[in-house]
Amino acid sequence: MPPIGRLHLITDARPGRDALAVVAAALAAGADTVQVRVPDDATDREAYELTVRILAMCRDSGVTCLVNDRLHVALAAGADGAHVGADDLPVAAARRILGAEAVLGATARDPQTALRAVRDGASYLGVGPAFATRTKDGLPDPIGPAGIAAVARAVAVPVIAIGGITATRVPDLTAVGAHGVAVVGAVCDADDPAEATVELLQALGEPR
Ligand SMILES: Cc1ncc(COP(=O)(O)OP(=O)(O)O)c(N)n1
Ligand SMILES: Cc1ncsc1CCOP(=O)(O)O
Ligand SMILES: [Mg+2]
Repeated sequence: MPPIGRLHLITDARPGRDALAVVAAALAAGADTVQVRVPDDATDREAYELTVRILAMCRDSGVTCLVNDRLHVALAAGADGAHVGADDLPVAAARRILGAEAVLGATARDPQTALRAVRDGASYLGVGPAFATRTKDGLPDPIGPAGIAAVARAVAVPVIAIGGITATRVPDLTAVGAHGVAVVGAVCDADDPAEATVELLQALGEPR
């Protein structure tokens, strides 16, 4: 199975964003996983074409490439795996579709959901929102480092904290057992996405 990195860059699904430029900068700066996340109203063709391009960039950098939600796009493009949450295919079904060797991420906010996801085949967990985020609407209240800690204590797979993550907040998350973090805004909203990536990696104790 491809490695589950510590700094997951999730592409920005908000309108008018240039995903490719940000991915290129983040890869050059050392991001070790990219998750392709497109707007819900993007067509499968759009999702596929973006994934193919980002996957090629990830391959050049030796970086794991995942697809959010759309498993058929992940398979068609030849990505390393996918990420599913509560509104997506169930984890067990996703694992059956992707096969044993693929990376499969699952969203969990509490230990019970986390344990079920691992039992059903998740290779890592995306846990959050750790903090308030401006990137996604309709989320429950942030669970904070304590909520991340509760999940990390319950499972043996890597926990990737998500939601409002900044470099300053990373140490509070790794200290309680997070393997890594997934970010949108910290890199995509930065004036200099490469510099923001470096700062996150340094906060993770992974300087380049
Ligand atoms: C690493 C990681 N963690 C959580 C999520 C959120 O997935 P989900 O709950 O399915 O929400 P959407 O991203 O599909 O809106 C994620 N994508 N990645
Ligand atoms: C997709 C998703 N799921 C929970 S928070 C989030 C968005 C995270 O974005 P940001 O890093 O900008 O808070
Ligand atoms: Mg989803």
